[in-house]
Amino acid sequence: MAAILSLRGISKRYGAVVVARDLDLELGEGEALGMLGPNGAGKSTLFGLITGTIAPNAGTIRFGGLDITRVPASRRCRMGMARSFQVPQPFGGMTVFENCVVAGAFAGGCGEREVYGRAAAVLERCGLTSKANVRASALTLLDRKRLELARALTTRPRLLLLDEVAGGLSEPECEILTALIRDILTTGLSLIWIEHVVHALTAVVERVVVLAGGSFIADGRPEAVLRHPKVAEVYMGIPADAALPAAAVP
Ligand SMILES: Nc1ncnc2c1ncn2[C@@H]1O[C@H](COP(=O)(O)OP(=O)(O)OP(=O)(O)O)[C@@H](O)[C@H]1O
Repeated sequence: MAAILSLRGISKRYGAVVVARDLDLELGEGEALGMLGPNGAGKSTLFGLITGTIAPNAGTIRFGGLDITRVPASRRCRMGMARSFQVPQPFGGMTVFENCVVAGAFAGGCGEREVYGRAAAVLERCGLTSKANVRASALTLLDRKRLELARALTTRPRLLLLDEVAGGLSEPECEILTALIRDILTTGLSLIWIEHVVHALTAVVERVVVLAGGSFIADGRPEAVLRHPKVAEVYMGIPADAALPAAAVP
């Protein structure tokens, strides 16, 4: 699998706080990767580093084979990288359709003629056609999450970065959203998805990495990663080398 994204030796610190410590990561074209990690582990910061809103202290980022370490965020988007934010921030006074048009035209660099059709097609795919003329501020949480996805998709990304899109949703809503993400992946898009709702993540991705203390402590198939002793230590405070008491072993 050819790599669409490659991080080499990426480091980032804020004063004494190290959020990325010499990170290496390779994402294959069309691969769906989940990212777990405790609060404050540096997951959102890593998205900022990948998309160019945050500059690394060291390291190299390659996208589609090109070194983009010093390429500004706006150009990275036009090169085919889009992200959603943990807290959806649509233009509340604009309609759903207008929000997508703005994303496609200004962030995605799409011409006026093409952008309307593209926005309409994305809204259809995201189940928002009937809400196209509704103001974004009037949407339910699920529809705001769908719009967050739709805005990213209207820029026509090759790599989509999702930051905790499932947070705050009920179980049936979560299922609707994961079905949508699975559908989007059939287009061949590559995905990195940060998520605390683990069952939503594992329903979609085939690989998971865990970020803690500025380093990746596990990387592999979801079921193996979730059983990894270091992951149990980070999430449940069980030391990786602890022997389970006999009574705890079924
Ligand atoms: N601009 C900044 N200045 C100083 N510290 C920052 C800055 N941005 C982030 N941090 C710190 O970096 C660490 C990582 O933050 P980040 O938001 O990337 O974590 P996260 O893994 O996404 O957390 P969560 O799961 O809670 O969203 C935190 O300790 C945070 O306080």
